[in-house]
Amino acid sequence: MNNLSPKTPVHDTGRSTLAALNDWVAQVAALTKPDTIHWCDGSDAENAALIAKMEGDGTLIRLNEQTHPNSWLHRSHPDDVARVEHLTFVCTPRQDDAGPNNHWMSPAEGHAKMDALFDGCMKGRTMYVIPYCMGPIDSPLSRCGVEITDSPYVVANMRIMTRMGAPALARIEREGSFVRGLHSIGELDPNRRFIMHFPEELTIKSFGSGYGGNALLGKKCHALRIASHQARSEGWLAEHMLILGLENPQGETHYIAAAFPSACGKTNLAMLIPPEGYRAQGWKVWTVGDDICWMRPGADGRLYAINPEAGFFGVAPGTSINSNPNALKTVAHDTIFTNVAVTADNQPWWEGLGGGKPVIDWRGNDYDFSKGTPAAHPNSRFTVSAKQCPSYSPRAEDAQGVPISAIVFGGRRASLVPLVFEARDWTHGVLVGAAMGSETTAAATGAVGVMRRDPMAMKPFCGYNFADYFAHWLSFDAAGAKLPKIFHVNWFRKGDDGKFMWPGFGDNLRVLEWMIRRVKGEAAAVETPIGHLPRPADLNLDGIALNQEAQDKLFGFDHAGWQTEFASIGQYLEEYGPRMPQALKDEQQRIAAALG
Ligand SMILES: O=C(O)CSc1cccnc1C(=O)O
Ligand SMILES: [Mn+2]
Repeated sequence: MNNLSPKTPVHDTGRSTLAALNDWVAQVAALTKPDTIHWCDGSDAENAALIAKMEGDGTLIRLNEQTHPNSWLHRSHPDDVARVEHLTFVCTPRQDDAGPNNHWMSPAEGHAKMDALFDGCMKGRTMYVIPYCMGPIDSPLSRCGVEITDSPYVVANMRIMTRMGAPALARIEREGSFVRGLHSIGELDPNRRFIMHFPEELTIKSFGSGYGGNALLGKKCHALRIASHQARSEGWLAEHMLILGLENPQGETHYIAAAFPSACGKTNLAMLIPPEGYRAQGWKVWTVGDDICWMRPGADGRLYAINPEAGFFGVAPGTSINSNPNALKTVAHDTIFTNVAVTADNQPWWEGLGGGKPVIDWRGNDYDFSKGTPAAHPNSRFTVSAKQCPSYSPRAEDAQGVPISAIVFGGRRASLVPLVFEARDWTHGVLVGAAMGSETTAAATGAVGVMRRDPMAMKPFCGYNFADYFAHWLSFDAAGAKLPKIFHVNWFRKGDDGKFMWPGFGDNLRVLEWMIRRVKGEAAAVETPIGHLPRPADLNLDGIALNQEAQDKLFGFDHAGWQTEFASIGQYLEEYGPRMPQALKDEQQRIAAALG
């Protein structure tokens, strides 16, 4: 069985990049045996032809042209509705380089397993070759890839989510390196489904899924798992973060990058509408990205960030005119909806939309309210160009990226964790990120509501050993660095009545405002062993009624609870053995000692 991936990234082969790309495509075709090969140019004409083909074979269903022009519904295989973490592998030569945070297979075994699955899999199908660029086409922070796939649905989504086609191919030719992604939906059989990453070969092989992060290889596979590994060797950071710009009434904009685990509100925060009082004063929130952030130090020592994606692949359920009006306006046209329900007049529908009534569920069956099951799949998605978002930042395409003033970690914690706290310094901030915990959601298969450690929200996406990843983060605290402050937020604290105590949504701006005033040295805070906490008076809470329990828990510090938490964090760091940076273990011990 011929092994398709080069032993070294293409730019080391001494051949011209396009020659190496053509060789690779020929090798893949020899293995997968497609009827035809189509090199994607990303043109409108090509997209129109693909859409027509998919409408014809039922892959896409046209939605109400009056209410949602040029928008489509795709129903995935019912067994193919989320990322499959248990079938996702990182294949590094040494298992310890992948770390306990990844499923590992040796590269030889991984290639052999995948190439056996790819053998002849494209017979009767078209093999699409998708050159793409992650990031603005002219940005030095961007990186290119080529995805080979037999799914026109993947082609249509990659055209929205990346800079795809001729400009990317031209950049690949100039740049001399690209990530190789090989994908086939196979038979959509869960028993023949694997997503394999070969970071040292800049290679991805994905078989058997047509869904989201398993199949749109530019997203999680390239922009996080491969890119995080590449970033470590090249001195930058590939993170699971939204990027937003907070503009104050004086017209000054500060950029914030925030890492929350899957389905914990990144899209909502990235598209936040300020509360009425703030809007009246001229506050604005600008959206740069809602899921992935590539950051590197600039000449001035600050971290500069780009959103490598050109679109949003957002969670539909819960998106409404109240929760995220910008998202709802964004998906009003030219959108691909996956696994949502539809109404009698063929509009997309999902739980939490706040209007309309589903008549056909995500499986394509008549919706039966009496069954109590959701009409739209909990992980149903919209794929849409970021440029359609009313709050899309005018600087989102800046080649040099935007300067980051604050990094925010957060997650779903019903107890213990206050609304917000600020890390003492960079090392403490890295520990805050490394120790992040969150209750699981529907964004990946498995149980929901279980609290698990999800460092920097990268647990499913870090392409190498977390201990080395934390060491890489620590390495940015170098001479001349003007590093962002690091904060932690928890929008999801619950009261004794089991209800959320913080209103969230647009009111989260009040917390962002305090953060930026802290960055500028203009806001007070109380120093505690876990970090600097605001008092209620340090935030603008006009118009918000917080009872005493809420004030105590959202702004308080549960000493005994944090003693237990830091003991747990110490145990977590020990799981990585001697590879865990001593500076991080020392920081955990410093705080544990301060907690007494
Ligand atoms: O990618 C998927 O298959 C769904 S999960 C997802 C989609 C968009 C952005 N983030 C995520 C995630 O799980 O973090
Ligand atoms: Mn994500």
